[in-house]
Amino acid sequence: MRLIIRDDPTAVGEYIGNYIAKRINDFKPTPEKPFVLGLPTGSSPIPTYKHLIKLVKEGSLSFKHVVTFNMDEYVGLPKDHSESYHTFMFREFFSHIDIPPLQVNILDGTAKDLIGECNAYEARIKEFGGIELFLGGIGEDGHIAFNEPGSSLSSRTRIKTLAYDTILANARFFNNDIAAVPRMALTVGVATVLDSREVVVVVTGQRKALALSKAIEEGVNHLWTLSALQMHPWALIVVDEDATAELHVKTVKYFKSIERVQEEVEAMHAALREQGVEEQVGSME
Ligand SMILES: N[C@@H]1[C@@H](O)[C@H](O)[C@@H](COP(=O)(O)O)O[C@@H]1O
Repeated sequence: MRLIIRDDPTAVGEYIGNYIAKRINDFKPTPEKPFVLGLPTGSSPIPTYKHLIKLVKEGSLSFKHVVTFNMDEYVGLPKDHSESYHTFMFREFFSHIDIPPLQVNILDGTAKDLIGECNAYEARIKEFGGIELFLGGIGEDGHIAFNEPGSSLSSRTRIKTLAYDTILANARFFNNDIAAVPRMALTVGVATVLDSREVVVVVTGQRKALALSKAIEEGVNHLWTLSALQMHPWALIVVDEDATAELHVKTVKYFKSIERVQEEVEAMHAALREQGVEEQVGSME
């Protein structure tokens, strides 16, 4: 995996926004071959969404041929609830870009058959040939999507009971009323994320520092589900300085030094992809 460190959340958002824009533009998506993008909610990806919106408004990026799959949704919140992830995504992103709403996929936390909803979501991802790039965020306990500590690292889209820490952390969106935070969510699994061809994760703020160090300096562990990214051949974590607070100085120095050659590696990846040599692209990480 690679770790990119930027000064602050705005610079992180610009970096990831430009990165995703380049991926989409290089892919040259068409109606027959759309770019399939996985997306998260939370405050961390907001600067990225802001930057992507700016690129669309400037005309250097389009989502006309992009299909999206969101990571998760609360169980029991109607789509039009102010704190549903559905509302969040349209408010913060989709209603400001040129994506046709039919190309947006978000789990329905009010479905009568929640298990059927999860299975259909996995099937739909497969129908589109899998996810090209999954953008993710993490919780303070290192969860990716809503894959709370103890989640199976081979999990698929399913119903998940939220950890008490997550309920506490998310109470800020429910007027600090812990009782108002849903107890369950539908979430893509760790394996769903790992199946995507590329994973990019945004981690900002000191609150996430312990989770970041556990995920990249220690072993793969179901208690910090982000650590499963160590098994992915093409994973990138983009963080701000605050999020590095618990990392060893040598870890930070190492990743900063390898960033210098990143552009060359990128150019090499692009050339290999054009030749259709996908497998080798992965094993270069
Ligand atoms: N299910 C979401 C996660 O997908 C997200 O990564 C996390 C972080 O939120 P924030 O970026 O606001 O810290 O919030 C929720 O738990």
